[in-house]
Amino acid sequence: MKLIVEEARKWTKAGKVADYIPALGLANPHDLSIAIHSPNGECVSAGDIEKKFTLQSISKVISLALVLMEQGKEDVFERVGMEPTGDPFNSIAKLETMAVAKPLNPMINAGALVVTHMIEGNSVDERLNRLISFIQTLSADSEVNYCKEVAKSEYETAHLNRALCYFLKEHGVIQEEVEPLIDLYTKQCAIEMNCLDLARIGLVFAMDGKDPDTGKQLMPSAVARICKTFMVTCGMYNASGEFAIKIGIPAKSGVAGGIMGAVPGKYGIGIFGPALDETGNSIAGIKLLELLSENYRLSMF
Ligand SMILES: NC(=O)CC[C@H](N)C(=O)O
Repeated sequence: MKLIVEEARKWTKAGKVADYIPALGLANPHDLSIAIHSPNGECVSAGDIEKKFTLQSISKVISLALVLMEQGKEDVFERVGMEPTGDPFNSIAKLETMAVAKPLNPMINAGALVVTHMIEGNSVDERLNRLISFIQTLSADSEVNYCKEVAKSEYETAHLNRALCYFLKEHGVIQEEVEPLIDLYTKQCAIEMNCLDLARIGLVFAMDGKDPDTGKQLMPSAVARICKTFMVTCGMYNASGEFAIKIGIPAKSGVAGGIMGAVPGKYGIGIFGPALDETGNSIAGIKLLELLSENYRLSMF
């Protein structure tokens, strides 16, 4: 595994750390780490595995799972669609041209903002805490929390996400005030962990929602299935098609450089490599997955 990480690390030079959220610009572009968690408790890891990173868009899969569990799929899919867009994650274009202003899927920002809007609770703190405690259960790490610095940095600069919210509010897709929603969304995106925790969460999805240690169902298998399907069709933004062909693993990436993979029935994968390619995916992380998928025949197709 060490050798594969060092091979893939060469690609970090060709990528760039995201800096549209200023605090993310401080990351070291040459970091790269991976953890692969198996159902029998075995975990293989290599690289800078202790480094923490914020989930960013990876949190969208987990908030979706929570909201599907709490509100059911009818309510969720009344407000957000199931189709990939082929557009960048923060694009507003399709929202305006669609007959109904319903975001096409929950993995783009517009759709994720609708899902976050649906997290229940009386205050931002209460809603955030419910999501964090769900994530603590999935990762089996009670220390998981959000990074205040990254949350603040995104909150201060999230003008495009505010624009998406105002558009959605105008069309009645969301009802709450925009500022608390942006507050909750930016804190959700700033939830941080290392690649070991992320691999553990990936494994729960891979195991159809079962806790790999206790066998307890942490989310219904139907919810895990919906999430994994979105990971295949839109998990890697507008590079999801190419990723499915080359790698063939349900995966979700975030602009901090994380990738969560769920190889159905087999492994959970957590990767961190903050240098990104032009679609916003970890450039060396994708290389790493390409090498692994080829070597160990991980593609599900
Ligand atoms: N692609 C991402 O990871 C985007 C998440 C980020 N918090 C944003 O809304 O811009």
